[in-house]
Amino acid sequence: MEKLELFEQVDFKANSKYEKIIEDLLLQKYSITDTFFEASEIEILRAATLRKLEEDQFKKAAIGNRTNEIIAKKIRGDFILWMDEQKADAAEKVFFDKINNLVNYLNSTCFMGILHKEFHYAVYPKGTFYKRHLDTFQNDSCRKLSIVCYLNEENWLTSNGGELVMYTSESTEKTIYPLPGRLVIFESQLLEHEVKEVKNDQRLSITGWLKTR
Ligand SMILES: O=C(O)CCC(=O)C(=O)O
Ligand SMILES: [Fe+2]
Repeated sequence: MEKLELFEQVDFKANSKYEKIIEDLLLQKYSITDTFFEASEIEILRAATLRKLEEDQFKKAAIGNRTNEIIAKKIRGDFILWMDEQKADAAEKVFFDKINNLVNYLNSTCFMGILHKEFHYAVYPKGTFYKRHLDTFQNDSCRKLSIVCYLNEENWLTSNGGELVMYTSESTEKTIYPLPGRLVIFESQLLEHEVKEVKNDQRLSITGWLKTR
């Protein structure tokens, strides 16, 4: 049998959406994709999230790592629910399929070495926020890339607040509105960011981390 060349890629197809993400990450440490998820996919995930919220499955988000949690409302006021890929329902399967595709692409084209991931739903009720922070402040140096996907309604108003602000350098910041279908991905160890106060309505999202070890 003939040996495979070391870097031979079988069935490799360049994906322009993923290539854009890689280029953005290299240039500016973050990337925004506006239609990563279809409106119909967001609709179903949103409905499922609201159902879980009604069933009281969410708990107050804490700071620190999973075993050493401190609830600090002055720092963050959101409620979260960790996702379990093994028990994913139909909507969550669609979510994880797309994320896994992206991860496989990153690993095979950029040798990112992503081995694990963790995702949770997040709800920010009116009046809540998440002060400026770095995601690795949560004692987790394995976090390589942070991912946020918004599950808000189609007609979400920018006046509702809840913007994600990325501090790209001492003097520049980038404001990102939490629009449905939008996927934001950024370097967990490098980019400080903040969720501004939600002024109206409640802000729904899925947040997660791609990890190296
Ligand atoms: O929801 C967002 O836009 C960002 C959330 C965040 O920074 C976090 O959960 O660490
Ligand atoms: Fe964060």
